[in-house]
Amino acid sequence: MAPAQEQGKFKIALVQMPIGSDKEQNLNTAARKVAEAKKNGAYLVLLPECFNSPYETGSFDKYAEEIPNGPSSVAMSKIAKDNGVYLVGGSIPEKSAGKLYNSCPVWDPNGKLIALHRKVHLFNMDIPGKCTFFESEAFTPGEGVTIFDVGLFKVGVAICYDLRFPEWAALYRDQGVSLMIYPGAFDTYTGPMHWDLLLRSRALDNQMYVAGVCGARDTNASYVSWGHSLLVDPWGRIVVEADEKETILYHTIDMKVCDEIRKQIPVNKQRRPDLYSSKKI
Ligand SMILES: O=C(O)CCC(=O)C(=O)O
Repeated sequence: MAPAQEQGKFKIALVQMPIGSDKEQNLNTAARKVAEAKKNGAYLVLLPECFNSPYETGSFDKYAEEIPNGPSSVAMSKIAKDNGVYLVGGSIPEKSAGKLYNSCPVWDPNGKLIALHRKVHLFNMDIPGKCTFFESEAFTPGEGVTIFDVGLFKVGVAICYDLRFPEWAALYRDQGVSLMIYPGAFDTYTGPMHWDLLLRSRALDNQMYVAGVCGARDTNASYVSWGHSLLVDPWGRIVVEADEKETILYHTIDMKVCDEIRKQIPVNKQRRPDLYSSKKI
């Protein structure tokens, strides 16, 4: 009998870890959490956005490293291999050819780099007195979708603000993705209003599992994260959700759940792209 993951069923772990200014400590925390997730049966482990660095534009250059040769990549590759898991390395500030990117590397159970997503839609937002952040002061945007295979699942990766763009998630669905992963760091203003709504919307629009993975809240940080990592199933139901504290969430995802809704409510085959143009109105 083939292992469960080859039949389209395996356990994923969403690591909501504390993130501080000590890079080595952040990497050690990640190593400890992934080992714990493995012990609890996880086959695919997800880390949060910017898990090796404070989330602040003034720090990205200082923490940036090359992928896959920098120390954080070497550490992640070893963590994946030591535990025999797929590891989605949240994101780290990446330095490449004189530019910085907000990048998520993905490692297979042999510690090999199999995918790299560079955040495509940069988080530039100005809500006076509530939330102002200009990621483009530091980062250059990426240009493409990022997809890898785990068993029968095609898995997509995008990062945080990428979540606000339904057209972007639809491109992944059109490539056959059934699990979409968004490492994130929503703040405490937009988080309570939009985080679960956006994750649920992308899941239901595209009839796929959607995971959002954040760091634990640190009220002393310059940017205070909302936390609330969660996993939504292809029916739009939240199946596991954290509060703001450090934790690991687990769920066994099953391809049958995707197949079921796609067959029973076949919106993807019922689309009318012939009418979806403003020229037709
Ligand atoms: O869209 C938002 O409200 C927050 C986005 C964000 O925190 C990010 O892209 O890192």
